[in-house]
Amino acid sequence: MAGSGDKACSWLANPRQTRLVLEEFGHGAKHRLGQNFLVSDSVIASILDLAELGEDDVVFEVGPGIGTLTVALLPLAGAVCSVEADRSLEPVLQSTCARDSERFALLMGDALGVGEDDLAQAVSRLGRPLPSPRPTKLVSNLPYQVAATIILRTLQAMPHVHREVVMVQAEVADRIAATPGGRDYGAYTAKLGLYGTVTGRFEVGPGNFLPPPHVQSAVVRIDRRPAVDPQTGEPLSPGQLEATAHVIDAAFAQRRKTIRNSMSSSGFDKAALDEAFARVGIEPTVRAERLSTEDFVNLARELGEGALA
Ligand SMILES: C[S@@+](CC[C@H](N)C(=O)[O-])C[C@H]1O[C@@H](n2cnc3c(N)ncnc32)[C@H](O)[C@@H]1O
Repeated sequence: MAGSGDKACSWLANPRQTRLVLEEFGHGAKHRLGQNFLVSDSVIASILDLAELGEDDVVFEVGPGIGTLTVALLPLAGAVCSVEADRSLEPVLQSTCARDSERFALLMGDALGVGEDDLAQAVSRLGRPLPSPRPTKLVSNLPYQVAATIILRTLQAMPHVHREVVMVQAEVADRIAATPGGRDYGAYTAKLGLYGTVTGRFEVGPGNFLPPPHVQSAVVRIDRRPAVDPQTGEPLSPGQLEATAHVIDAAFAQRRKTIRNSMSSSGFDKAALDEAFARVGIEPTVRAERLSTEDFVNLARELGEGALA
């Protein structure tokens, strides 16, 4: 098991070292940036177990903080490209992660503004012998404010990322893992289902962070499993993915309404909808929360051009 045995995965993952580093650099945790630093080495060991990193992996890490998870990722991956929004953490990261600088690329800025090309360029500059400088895995203790967006956007915009192992607020984990008809199921879950599936999860209590957050957390693993058209078995094209996402948004736009009413309020033609519902066997009176990602793929296909109202 990765991280088991006597040796710590991360020398920073304990309250004493974290306090020492924060004091040395005069850094106070910033609540607005979700700065709750991990102080549990066993949590890091479990994250590494789920990530299953190898020398060919390029890890995309959002929000390295003081480098607690980063120092554990560096020896196991070919390269780690971390994006940190808080510029005052740059000297801290240079100090804590510079020890393995051959594998460490750091970009300072908002991860929401960073694309696959930016990460690949930063990794290329390291000059490491890698099959590709493009990120293969997202492994992060995510800032909770942007966690849900980063998870979906990375799957949408970074096609080489085939696994995500991410710490999120337990509520977000519930939305990610929800199934049709469940309380937490919504447009977000249905859209995520176009790209991947949950293959692991464990819970993490507030005591594993400094300062402790007011919420429960969970680590989830999502493996890329692109949606296919159930009729042809073929993966969806970018146009089909866009059309299906549009149908999902319209179906959930007014989630207390029937799918027919919600979609027609969003501009879909009622007659075209009724034809499509009949062809794929969806009751027009059902609510969107009862339908699976596959149902939405079928519906978008049958609506064809009309799906993009
Ligand atoms: C929950 S802390 C995790 C820190 C560290 N990875 C750990 O496990 O201890 C989240 C980190 O994300 C950073 N952050 C917040 N918003 C960000 C954004 N939009 N882009 C990049 N980093 C961000 C914060 O400054 C903070 O360092």
